[in-house]
Amino acid sequence: MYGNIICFDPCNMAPSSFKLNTGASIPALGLGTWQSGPGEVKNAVSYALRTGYKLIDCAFCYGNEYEVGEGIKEALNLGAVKREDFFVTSKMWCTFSSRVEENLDMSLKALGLDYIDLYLIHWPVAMNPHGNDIRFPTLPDGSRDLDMSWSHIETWKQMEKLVGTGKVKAIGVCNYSVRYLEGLLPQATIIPAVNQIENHPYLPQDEIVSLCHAKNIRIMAYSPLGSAGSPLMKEPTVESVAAKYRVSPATVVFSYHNKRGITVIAKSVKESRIDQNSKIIDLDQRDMKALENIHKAAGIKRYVYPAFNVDFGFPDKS
Ligand SMILES: NC(=O)C1=CN([C@@H]2O[C@H](COP(=O)(O)OP(=O)(O)OC[C@H]3O[C@@H](n4cnc5c(N)ncnc54)[C@H](OP(=O)(O)O)[C@@H]3O)[C@@H](O)[C@H]2O)C=CC1
Ligand SMILES: O=C[C@H](O)[C@@H](O)[C@@H](O)[C@H](O)C(=O)O
Repeated sequence: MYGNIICFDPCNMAPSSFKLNTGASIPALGLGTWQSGPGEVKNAVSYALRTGYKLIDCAFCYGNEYEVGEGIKEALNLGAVKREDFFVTSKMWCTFSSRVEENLDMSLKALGLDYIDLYLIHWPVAMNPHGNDIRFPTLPDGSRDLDMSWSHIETWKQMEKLVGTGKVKAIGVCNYSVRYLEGLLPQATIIPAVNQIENHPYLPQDEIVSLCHAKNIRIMAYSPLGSAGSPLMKEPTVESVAAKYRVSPATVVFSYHNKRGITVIAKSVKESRIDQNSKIIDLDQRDMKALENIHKAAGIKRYVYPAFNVDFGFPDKS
């Protein structure tokens, strides 16, 4: 039901990786880097890799890939890890929708890598490539300067061309609703390996999750703690399951995703939290049911919805 699970830690029945439709493995848990500030993110990445994290999630738009790359370099130079033993994700930003390979090359250079394991379309909308800012061009009224004449399908065609270059191992999308994915799939030669979306007990998004599982597209859950301020850490059901297992609420949330066959990425720049966030346990069906019911009482909550002023087709926003 939740796709192929391929790797188990013998002391813990929770899988530590999942299979992609390319045949490669993706780690079940990773470190996010959005809003990880200068002077913090190098150590966060290096520390995470040195302490066993196998996945780092990056993006051109985060403006910190050079420092993320310094963290990767530090862990490699210390001999703590080998490049082939960890997985790096980066994302093509909207101002580069018509210049995908150029944006990939910028990320590779900043990160100091010669390939990325998974390259994603960040949002399925184009912004003016010649606007007043390289990342967030605006119109005189302050709204985002979009290029609505450019289709995300054209962007995907450029993504497909990257696969033969050796610079990416797999390609995928982010923030695709059922409507957008159903628009893309009939036009695609390569099925996206991943759809990275906001996902947590307040926003299970079962509709798009089920479609992706049916099409063998792996879901990556972003903002699993509810993004800045981590509201899921204080959710009463999450707290009570955490107390039962004597683990952090973060572990409960990540384990909920793990049970759903979903890779999860959480951001922290604090070593103690990076440690705390590295654990996943095998939840039983009763706990899963309780976690699955949270949104029914609390209501749907989406924390990340940038001001593109575009209907991306998500039921809670359409
Ligand atoms: N494709 C996309 O459009 C998107 C992708 N992402 C990716 O997903 C990653 C994770 O999502 P993100 O939005 O950052 O939010 P998260 O849900 O990971 O929450 C991050 C926040 O929680 C805090 N935090 C982390 N661990 C703990 C803990 N154990 N206890 C208490 N607080 C904690 C962090 O603070 P501190 O650092 O101070 O510990 C930070 O404020 C991003 O960093 C990014 O890589 C995110 C959003 C959109
Ligand atoms: O990946 C994280 C988010 O999608 C982030 O990249 C966007 O929210 C961006 O800051 C924006 O304002 O459009």
